Amino acid sequence: MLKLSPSVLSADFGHLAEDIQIIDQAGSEYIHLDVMDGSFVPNISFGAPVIKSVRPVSDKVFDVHLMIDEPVRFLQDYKNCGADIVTVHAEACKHLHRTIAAIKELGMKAGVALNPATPLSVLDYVLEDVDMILIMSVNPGFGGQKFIPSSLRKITETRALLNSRGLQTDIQVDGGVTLSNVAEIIQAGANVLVAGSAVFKGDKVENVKAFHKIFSEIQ
Ligand SMILES: O=C(CO)[C@H](O)[C@H](O)COP(=O)(O)O
Ligand SMILES: [Co+2]
Repeated sequence: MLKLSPSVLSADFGHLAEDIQIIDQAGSEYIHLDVMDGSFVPNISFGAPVIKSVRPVSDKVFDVHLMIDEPVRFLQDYKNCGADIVTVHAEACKHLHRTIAAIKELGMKAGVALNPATPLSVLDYVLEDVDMILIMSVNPGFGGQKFIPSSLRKITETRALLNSRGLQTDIQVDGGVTLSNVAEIIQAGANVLVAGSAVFKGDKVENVKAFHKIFSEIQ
């Protein structure tokens, strides 16, 4: 099933709760929350206290994308603030296997994100343990960037690898996803689509509806 995960990085932070309610009521399946530490990525966004404060306004899946060094140090905080899925970057973890296990021990779903230059092979020995693979289609740190074309081949290869092992793991794509390119991203094998500026710029409800219209034409 195809799922839309609007990234609140492009929301109005002064009205974050209202913006989340709007995309929830428009039918978004997930809410994507981008946590940035100013070290792993050259930007700082928000952390667990902000997520905790907006958790009561939506029952949707809170899909937390941690762009922070050594996220294993903070997993309990993300459990406590109500995260459902926690995605860590392979590049940010000294012990990726241990970090995935710790997320699952806390009762959350575990995602692993790969930067555009990171090969798929880093997932070889953890593939069976991961609930979601996040293919970054921009270099992480900022919203509103352009989709990197080589990401399409990476998505295709990720789906082929999963198929070859009999796995139906979710493939999430994040960065530069728009109404114009989402169909080919799905055709390549992605099923969880993050969109920040393409949802929050303009009419949020119409944008969510437009993504879902494309989804219904494909599935
Ligand atoms: O993880 C991210 C940036 O690091 C964001 O989720 C992503 O950039 C979404 O924004 P947009 O759809 O505007 O590219
Ligand atoms: Co993200």
